Amino acid sequence: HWGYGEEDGPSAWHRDYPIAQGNRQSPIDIVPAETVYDASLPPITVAYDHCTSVSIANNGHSVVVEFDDADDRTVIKGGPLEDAYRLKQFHFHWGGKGCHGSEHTVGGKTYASELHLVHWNAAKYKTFGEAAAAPDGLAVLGVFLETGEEHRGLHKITDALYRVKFKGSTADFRGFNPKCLLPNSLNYWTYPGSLTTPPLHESVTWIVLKEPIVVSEKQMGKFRMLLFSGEEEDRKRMENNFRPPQPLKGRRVRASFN
Ligand SMILES: COc1cc(C[n+]2ccc3cc(OS(N)(=O)=O)ccc3c2)cc(OC)c1OC
Ligand SMILES: [Zn+2]
Repeated sequence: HWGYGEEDGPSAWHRDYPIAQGNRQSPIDIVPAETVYDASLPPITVAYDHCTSVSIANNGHSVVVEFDDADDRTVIKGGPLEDAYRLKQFHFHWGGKGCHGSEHTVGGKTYASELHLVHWNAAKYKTFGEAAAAPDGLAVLGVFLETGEEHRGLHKITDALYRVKFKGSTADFRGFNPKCLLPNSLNYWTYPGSLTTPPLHESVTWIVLKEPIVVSEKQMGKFRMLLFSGEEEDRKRMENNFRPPQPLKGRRVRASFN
C-alpha cells in the first residue's frame, strides 16, 4: 500500500498509479511572476452557513473531518467553477517541524502545513467517487498554515486529535464549521490539477488562497502526535505527509488578484 516513507512514498506511487506522471498532477510550485491575472475571474463564494460536520478520522495518511454531503447546504461556488461544489471532507498535510509541510509552494516558499477542503460537483455527478474520476468533478480549496499566534478556530480540531491517534480510528465530530479556518482575504490562484494522494485522479480544479492562516507551534505539535500506524503496529509518527511539487507541463495558473 502507498505511504510517505522511503519505500512507499511519492517517488514510488507511479508503479501502482501511472497517472502520477500525468500532465495535470498536483501539487505545484506557484511562481507569482508567472501567474496570469484574470480580471474576468469572479470571487469565490464559500457558503458554509449550515455546517454539517459528522466525524473526524485517522485514515493512516492524514486526519480527515467528514461532512454530510446529502444536500447543497455546504458549498463553494463562483471563481473558476461553473457549478456549486459540495463539501465532502477536509484534511491537512504537515511537516516534521519548522516551516516545511505544505504541498503547494509559492515561489519555492514552503509553509508548515496546508488545509484541503475537498468539494465535489453534485450538480453533474451522482456520487463523490464518480466525480473524483471526472475532469471537472472536484474542487479543492487549499489554505496555507504558518506558525505564530494560536488559532482559536483550530482548537476544536487539535483538542479532538487524541481521540483519533491510531490509523483506522474515528470519532463523532459534529457541528464544526470550517469557515473559521479561512483567512480574511479570499484572493486565490487557480489551475487544473489532481488529487495529491493516490489514486491521483486528474479531476481537481485547484483554488489556492494566497493569504495563510496563523496557528501556533503548539497546535502544530498536536498533529504530529497522530500516528500513521494502527494500535497493534510499531509506532510511526504521522508527519511529512505531503507530496512535493510536480511538473507544471505547460499549465496556466490564473490569479484572481493583481
Ligand atoms: C467516498 O468514496 C471515495 C472516497 C475516497 C477517499 N479519498 C481518497 C483520496 C483523496 C485524495 C484527496 O486529495 S487531496 N490531498 O488533493 O485533497 C482528496 C480526497 C480523497 C478522498 C476516494 C474515492 O475515489 C477516489 C471515493 O470514491 C470511491
Ligand atoms: Zn490533501
